[in-house]
Amino acid sequence: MDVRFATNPDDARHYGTDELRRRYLVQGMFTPGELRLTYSHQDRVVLGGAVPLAEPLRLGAYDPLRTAYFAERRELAVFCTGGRGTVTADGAEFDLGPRDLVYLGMGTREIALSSADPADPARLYLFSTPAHQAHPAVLVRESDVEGVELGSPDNANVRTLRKYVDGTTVRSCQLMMGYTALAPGSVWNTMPAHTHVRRTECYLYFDLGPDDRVLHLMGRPEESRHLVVADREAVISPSWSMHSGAGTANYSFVWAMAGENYDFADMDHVAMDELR
Ligand SMILES: O=C[C@H](O)[C@@H](O)CC(=O)C(=O)O
Ligand SMILES: [Zn+2]
Repeated sequence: MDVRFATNPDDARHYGTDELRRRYLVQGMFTPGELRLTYSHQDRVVLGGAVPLAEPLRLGAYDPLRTAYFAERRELAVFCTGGRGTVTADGAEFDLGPRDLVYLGMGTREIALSSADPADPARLYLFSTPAHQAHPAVLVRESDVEGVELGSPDNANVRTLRKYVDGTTVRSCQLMMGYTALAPGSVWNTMPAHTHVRRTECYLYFDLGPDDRVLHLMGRPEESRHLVVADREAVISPSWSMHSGAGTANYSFVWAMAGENYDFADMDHVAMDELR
């Protein structure tokens, strides 16, 4: 398990490219036959990828957590970014196609991840947050979720946002998660930008071509920094960091949050003349 300690904006403003990437960019999560996890001390979120081949991959016990099993004190969601797979949770099987998600509550002991076809394995994204109460497991298919249309062609930010776990239909302790897809010809996400000092948020970018990149904007709005992000790489946004970006083509991203409150709409919008 890759462990990243929390950072603060007074130090982060001095980071160069390598240090920014080492602290906030998560790469190499989707490696065939492996389950790779990153533990961030920003709101103690865990994010990771699993690409099961012929053998299922299982969540185990991890020393940074010091619990008997992964979800003993945590809740977890698994989002399928491609391929088809099955999440088995204490004997219950959840089949996931592309863009389907399963939420698993605190106390789920045995979690195994498998692919329907090892030749086209499932690329499963995992996001987990500390929990204090057990909520039931729920499978959410993309077709169950109503899309919210955002943006305009003139601003090159036409996109569809889907909230899978936000406390309305699926209840969680603090985990909120969904994904946003940019329309062809649109490249900007989350502009005008925002922060939400009450929550950490992670973006996993996917559906990028091999030569496409997203220039992800982070940092305090008045002192922005950027990360050049490739397909299936994630960015950890501490509570003080804005999170926005523009791609060399359209793309999708899974957003996931945890923190103080449980209100998707709680954002502090940044006026254009505050950005620097
Ligand atoms: O706090 C919420 C998140 O940053 C995202 O939901 C924003 C987003 O998907 C978008 O504007 O495209
Ligand atoms: Zn946000």
